[in-house]
Amino acid sequence: MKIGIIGAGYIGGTLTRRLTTLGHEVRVANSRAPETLTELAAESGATAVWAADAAQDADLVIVSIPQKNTPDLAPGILDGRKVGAPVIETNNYYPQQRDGKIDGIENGTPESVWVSDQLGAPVYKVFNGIYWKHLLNKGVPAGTEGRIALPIAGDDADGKKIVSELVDELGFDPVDGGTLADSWRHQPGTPVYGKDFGVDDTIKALADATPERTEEWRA
Ligand SMILES: NC(=O)C1=CN([C@@H]2O[C@H](COP(=O)(O)OP(=O)(O)OC[C@H]3O[C@@H](n4cnc5c(N)ncnc54)[C@H](OP(=O)(O)O)[C@@H]3O)[C@@H](O)[C@H]2O)C=CC1
Ligand SMILES: O=C(O)[C@@H]1CCC=N1
Repeated sequence: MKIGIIGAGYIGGTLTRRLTTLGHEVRVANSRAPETLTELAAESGATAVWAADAAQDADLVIVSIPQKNTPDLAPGILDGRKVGAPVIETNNYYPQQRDGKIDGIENGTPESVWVSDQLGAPVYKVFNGIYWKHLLNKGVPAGTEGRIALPIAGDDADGKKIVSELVDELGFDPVDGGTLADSWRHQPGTPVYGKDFGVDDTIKALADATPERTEEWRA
């Protein structure tokens, strides 16, 4: 697939490396000029581009930047993707450590619904709860004992199928995390977040989640 990645840090950089290794054609961008990504491009075989060009002609786009920076992305930044190309976002709201106060989220909007509103496009929430080193190193073939499961929330069945297949290809069991409105069930502070559970425990943890945002996850 042609994959555009906006954000080239721990998660965007890891996905760039993993997806090029799997044979995908990756265009990757950060907030600066493509020359700042020369090393990542040389190492992975990805093409470094301006963020405005990352989604061009893509079969799938990934947005992986600090939550607070989402409104900085240019309007229409995803418009060049192919019709039906799903948009994954991996962001988490870290009010105390990084993002400051985002009123909509504090008032109860699920983090990914807020991101979707900023981007003006539907998104799929996945990869937000796995530590980048585990995303880099812990993928294993389907059927392997102890395979980590990753919940995927999003509204469209066709897009979710594409995202699920990619998660499987990366070495993780995809678990249906419901619609984007349900995506709070795998936000920071929920039972599944950061746990590296398998399928059964992931399904149970999603069901056990409660919507209150605890003090630790408020500004
Ligand atoms: N680290 C982890 O293990 C995990 C992180 N996450 C979440 O995923 C997201 C990314 O995390 P992580 O990779 O750790 O973050 P990093 O801080 O490592 O990287 C952030 C990346 O986003 C880029 N960026 C920032 N603003 C913009 C912008 N306006 N346009 C284009 N690119 C931009 C940065 O570019 P530049 O260098 O130019 O500033 C940088 O490449 C966060 O929301 C985080 O909470 C989710 C799961 C695990
Ligand atoms: O979203 C984050 O930045 C954190 C770091 C480890 C997992 N998630």
